Amino acid sequence: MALKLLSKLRHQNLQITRYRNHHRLLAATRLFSDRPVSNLSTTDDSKFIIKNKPQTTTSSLKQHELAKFAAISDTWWDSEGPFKPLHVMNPTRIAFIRSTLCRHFSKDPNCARPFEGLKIVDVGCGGGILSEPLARMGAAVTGVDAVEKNINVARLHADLDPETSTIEYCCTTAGPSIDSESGGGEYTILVIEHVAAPAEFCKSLAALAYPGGATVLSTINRSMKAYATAIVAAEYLLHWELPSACNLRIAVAGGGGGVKLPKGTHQWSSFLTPEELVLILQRASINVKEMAGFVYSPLTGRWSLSDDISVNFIAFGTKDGQ
Ligand SMILES: C[S@@+](CC[C@H](N)C(=O)[O-])C[C@H]1O[C@@H](n2cnc3c(N)ncnc32)[C@H](O)[C@@H]1O
Repeated sequence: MALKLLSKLRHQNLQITRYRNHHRLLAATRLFSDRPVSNLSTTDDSKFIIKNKPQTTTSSLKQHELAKFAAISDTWWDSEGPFKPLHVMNPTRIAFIRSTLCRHFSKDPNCARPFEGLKIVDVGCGGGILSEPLARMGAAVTGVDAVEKNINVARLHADLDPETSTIEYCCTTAGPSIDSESGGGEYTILVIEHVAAPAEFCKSLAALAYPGGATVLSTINRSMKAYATAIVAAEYLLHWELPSACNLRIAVAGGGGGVKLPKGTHQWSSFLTPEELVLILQRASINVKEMAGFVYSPLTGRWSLSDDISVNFIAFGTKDGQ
């Protein structure tokens, strides 16, 4: 299945990079032209205007799921708590983001602050687990989340360190509530970590992106393997608990901090196959150019990037029109 998709995507001129390890990641072949750094601006005229209330009518908002995130919002930064899988997975997804964005924007991936000059919007930022390292890498980060409690936690935590206190956090969604003063979110990169109502959600994201701008999206495959690990193992055998958007990470990581997962938490129908994600993004004028899977090794307790996209996967795309 994965092989069939790989050849299909390759046929479409997409790059599926084999990420066996970081060295290989950084040395991955570049198939697509990069956007010159000089095209980016660090001036304030591209600053986002964020309205403070989430658009509750947006179908990408799943109220019951948001309630779960709100209920455990004070545990975002407990590295042994319910969000342990995200903490453990963070270095791996950052490796993908660093590698793809540095290639795209002609940045040096080996320097301490490779994202200097880039503006990143982290949509569905939660407590800021991803926003903070992006800020430390030099990006001007705006984190948005539909749950106010998450934003409060993220703000408090970011303020503990001068390097992350620069992050702007706003309670809103990926819809029209994020506007730009300078023509539709120019200079912005969008990084998200879940897809709820994918088609509409991706359309909103694409509306924020500018031609040639980068989008990184991570989600869960609607595969039998994902079904087995997330639903059967996590819910029925191990009884782990976590909001469904995080489910696979818990299941594969083999430990979620001792919390329980009620049966029926996972929404099989909201998982996405890589083909579907590529098509949805294509319809939203975003071309997927690289894709990688996340795999967990029970031996090392670590995640790594892989060409196995059968469970968790991450995609990098650019908007048409550059
Ligand atoms: C799995 S968590 C990921 C958190 C963060 N990106 C990370 O990886 O650490 C998903 C987050 O998305 C938020 N969320 C879900 N749907 C959203 C939407 N339509 N707009 C904004 N935030 C949303 C939830 O409140 C939750 O905090």
